Amino acid sequence: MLKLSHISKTYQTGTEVTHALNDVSFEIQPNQLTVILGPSGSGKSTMLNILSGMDRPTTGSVTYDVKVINTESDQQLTEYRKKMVGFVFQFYNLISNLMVAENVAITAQLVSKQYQQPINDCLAQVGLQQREQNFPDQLSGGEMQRVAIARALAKHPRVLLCDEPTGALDTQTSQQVFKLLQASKNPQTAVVIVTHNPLVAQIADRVIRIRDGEVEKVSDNANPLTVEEVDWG
Ligand SMILES: Nc1ncnc2c1ncn2[C@@H]1O[C@H](COP(=O)(O)OP(=O)(O)OP(=O)(O)O)[C@@H](O)[C@H]1O
Repeated sequence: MLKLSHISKTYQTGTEVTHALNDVSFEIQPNQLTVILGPSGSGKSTMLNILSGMDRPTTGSVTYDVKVINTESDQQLTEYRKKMVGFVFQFYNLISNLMVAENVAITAQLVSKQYQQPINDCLAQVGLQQREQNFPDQLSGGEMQRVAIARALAKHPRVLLCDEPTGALDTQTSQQVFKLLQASKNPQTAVVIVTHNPLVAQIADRVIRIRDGEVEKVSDNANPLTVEEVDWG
């Protein structure tokens, strides 16, 4: 569904050149939870930016279904990002002066009506239908992240990209978030979690380990654990 082929990414700042990614290839499939695992500085954010169409690789190709997207125009890449990709960020990125329901509605409006999910359904999916009229600062961190997940799901994304989604949460709250994300994969939607926490790999269908900008290993897990089955330490 989403395929990176021989991706390299080089940043140049003045005379300094950084090879953030080097010949990276892997595929992301719908109905799967993929975990991209790597230490700080290994190139995870660079990879997410390329997967989401926010940035382009220096060399290599990104294919969505059968279409190479990294050579598309800026406008087409924006359409891909708006219509196909849902985001969940470490620090939630909710709009503080909009109510919960409004935060979710804003994303739904990015896609045509046929793909818009009812706001109430999205909030029910994350167990927050009673909080639709609250503002973000009236919620806990875990609740804010659940709103962020509802917001991402409101446009029925084909790829749900989650960048350290529990990085600001305690262990118990993190488990709730991982449960929701594991439940969000479906035949149309691939879920991707980027993290440095190796424990998360146990709930993944596919794990992509990266180090120093290179794919160290891709492993498939026929029987991923449920969140309850993992020993979170
Ligand atoms: N815009 C940029 N300009 C120059 N160098 C960059 C830029 N973005 C990232 N880098 C460099 O590319 C390398 C990979 O960075 P990246 O942010 O992708 O890693 P990461 O695994 O996401 O790290 P972290 O977990 O700390 O966020 C690092 O050496 C970083 O300094």
